[in-house]
Amino acid sequence: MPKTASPRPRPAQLPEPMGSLGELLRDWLPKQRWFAGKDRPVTDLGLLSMTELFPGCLHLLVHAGHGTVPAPGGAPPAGDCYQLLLGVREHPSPRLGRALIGRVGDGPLAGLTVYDALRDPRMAQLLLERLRHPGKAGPLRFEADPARPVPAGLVPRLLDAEQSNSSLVYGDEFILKVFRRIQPGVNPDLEVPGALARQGCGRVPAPVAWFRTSHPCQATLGVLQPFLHDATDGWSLALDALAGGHDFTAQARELGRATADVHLALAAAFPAGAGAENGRTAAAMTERLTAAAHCVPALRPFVPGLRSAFAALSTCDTGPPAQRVHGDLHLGQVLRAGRDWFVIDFEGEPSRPLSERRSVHSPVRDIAGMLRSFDYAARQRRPWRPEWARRCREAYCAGYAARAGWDPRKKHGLLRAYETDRAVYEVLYEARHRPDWLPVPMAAIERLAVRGD
Ligand SMILES: Nc1ncnc2c1ncn2[C@@H]1O[C@H](COP(=O)(O)OP(=O)(O)O)[C@@H](O)[C@H]1O
Ligand SMILES: O=P(O)(O)O[C@H]1O[C@H](CO)[C@@H](O[C@H]2O[C@H](CO)[C@@H](O)[C@H](O)[C@H]2O)[C@H](O)[C@H]1O
Repeated sequence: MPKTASPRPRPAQLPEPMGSLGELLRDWLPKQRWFAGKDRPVTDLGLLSMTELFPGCLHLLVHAGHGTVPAPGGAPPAGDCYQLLLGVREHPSPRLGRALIGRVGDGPLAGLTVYDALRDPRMAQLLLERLRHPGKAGPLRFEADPARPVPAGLVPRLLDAEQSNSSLVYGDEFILKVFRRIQPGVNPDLEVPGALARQGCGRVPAPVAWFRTSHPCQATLGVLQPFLHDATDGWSLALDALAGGHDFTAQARELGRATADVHLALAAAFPAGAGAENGRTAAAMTERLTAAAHCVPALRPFVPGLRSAFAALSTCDTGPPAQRVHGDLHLGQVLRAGRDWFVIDFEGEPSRPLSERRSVHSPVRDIAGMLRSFDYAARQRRPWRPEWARRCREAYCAGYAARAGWDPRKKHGLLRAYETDRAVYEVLYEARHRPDWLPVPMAAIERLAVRGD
């Protein structure tokens, strides 16, 4: 990047206008898989921080606003903060392909071409170098576990998975998750695997390096961890089993055991907190339902039936004690290597506030997430295979019970409420990210609202 065009980091409390770069990004952002605001137009885009990470690569935090009315006190309109790594070049190259964002017309980058730096192997290599050498770059801080050195020269590739973030695999040895939607605070996907590793839990890959920012708030930006190169995720395995007409109950049973192992390790690694009693949990679930129905009209006819699942929760026994949980457990979050299941992605449900994701919950929440996932898998093929999902469900709960010492199947009211809450979350998630998938959780909504099983 020419010296004259080098933008200075600009501290800003409020998002700053971004000129034509903002226009380009406003067009580009909603097309990204990880962009969470697809159901609402981006009304304004502002710069929160910009740091030159290394020559030709800018690190940006931007605010994507989704409202027209500024919040009280001069705060920006409602919206989200996203992390972007932009490559900057004088001349566009046809080799940029999908990475290209466009040519900036004004401001400090006028006349330069910007692109998604994570799609450029040279930039991805430099990013790993930055992580291998702890230190600061403006408000950004790079840190590493000295006990787990990362070798130089690993060849990067960007994962093209259905993801909420972006991940780079280096030499099939490490995987770097670059968080996209940034919230203030420590991301549980760094906090939890670190704590579980210290606990000696072998079911979760431990962080080896990470980076964070202190501006405009303290926040985790990315985590590097060992890549399980010989592993296959549970979602692919389940779909293969369905396609081949194979039984999946042995794997589901083992998965239930693995879930219980992780829950036991989480309970040991984090202090127990006072969980919400069922009445308060039911009220929170009902509130989420109301908010989701506001955004997704298809949910509205089912609201009364779904509310009854939450009302019934108030009369259930308390169930297992609240503890730290995974928070977004599904078949895509578990990897099988050899005969072992590993659990990844402790970020929790990305749309919930970080404070909520880092607080204690009933472990039934994770169990419900996985049970919903068997249903998702069974609905990927026609004819739908409800029996396959039912058998997996039984086996998973049996495996869980064998290790945890209590049986989720005996907590029918709790399970129904948590499954309903999860299906409501999924409706909102699909509406925002993959509208074509909406019928999958909607089928469960219909079942849970009408039949309640
Ligand atoms: N440690 C790992 N080893 C092997 N593959 C991994 C590992 N971590 C993540 N992956 C792969 O990357 C995908 C996305 O990772 P995940 O943490 O779920 O990201 P996101 O939060 O963006 O969805 C996973 O589905 C899995 O296939
Ligand atoms: O990106 P994450 O893995 O953190 O999780 C989000 O995206 C998931 C989809 O990629 C979504 O999961 C839903 O779809 C899965 C199939 O693609 C299915 O196995 C899950 O049961 C279903 O919830 C997840 O909800 C979301 O948080």
